[in-house]
Amino acid sequence: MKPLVLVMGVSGAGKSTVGGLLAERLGLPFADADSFHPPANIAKMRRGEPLTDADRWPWLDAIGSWVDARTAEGSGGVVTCSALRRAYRERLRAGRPALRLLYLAGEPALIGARQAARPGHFMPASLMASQFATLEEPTPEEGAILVSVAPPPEDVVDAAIGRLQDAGASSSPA
Ligand SMILES: Nc1ncnc2c1ncn2[C@@H]1O[C@H](COP(=O)(O)OP(=O)(O)OP(=O)(O)O)[C@@H](O)[C@H]1O
Ligand SMILES: O=C(O)[C@H](O)[C@@H](O)[C@H](O)[C@H](O)CO
Repeated sequence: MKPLVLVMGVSGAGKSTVGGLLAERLGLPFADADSFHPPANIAKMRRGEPLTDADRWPWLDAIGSWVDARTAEGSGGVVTCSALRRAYRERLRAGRPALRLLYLAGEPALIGARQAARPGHFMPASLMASQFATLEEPTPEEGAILVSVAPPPEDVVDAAIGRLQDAGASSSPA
């Protein structure tokens, strides 16, 4: 079965960069969470206002529908989503047991600097404090694969592919 991967982490963690490269390397369809936001959410973030749970639920469900479509066609896929809170991850994973979680982890100073230096994105640097305040890092029982985003993107992708292969091997029937 082709892998289905949800790439999560705060704004600026590298979800689009690493997720896109990962999809390319594995030959899988790719979707970026930003493309599922309704215009009202984008406008809100642009104004520097954090999204609420109510803003996020329909967005999470749209991402889940993308996963369902890829599951139905058996294509596998890579999709990004900040998925900051455990409840969001539970919503995304409910009824989707094949969806694996890849958590892009990094220090606030490193990710904040990258996020602030990124040109032409609607997400203001002023929202980074709320991103980290909202983040509930995946706990061990969530079974997420954690990779550090400190190395260059290609190296992060190498690490992710290695870990996904290990996880696949250990969960396949004996
Ligand atoms: N491993 C890395 N090393 C150096 N720079 C990186 C790395 N990963 C991403 N970047 C850079 O950091 C910035 C943020 O990356 P990216 O846009 O992929 O983050 P994101 O998690 O998708 O953010 P958002 O959720 O706000 O869309 C970009 O300018 C990107 O080029
Ligand atoms: O969950 C959230 O707080 C937000 O949706 C953000 O994380 C953005 O979607 C995005 O990552 C910025 O580009």
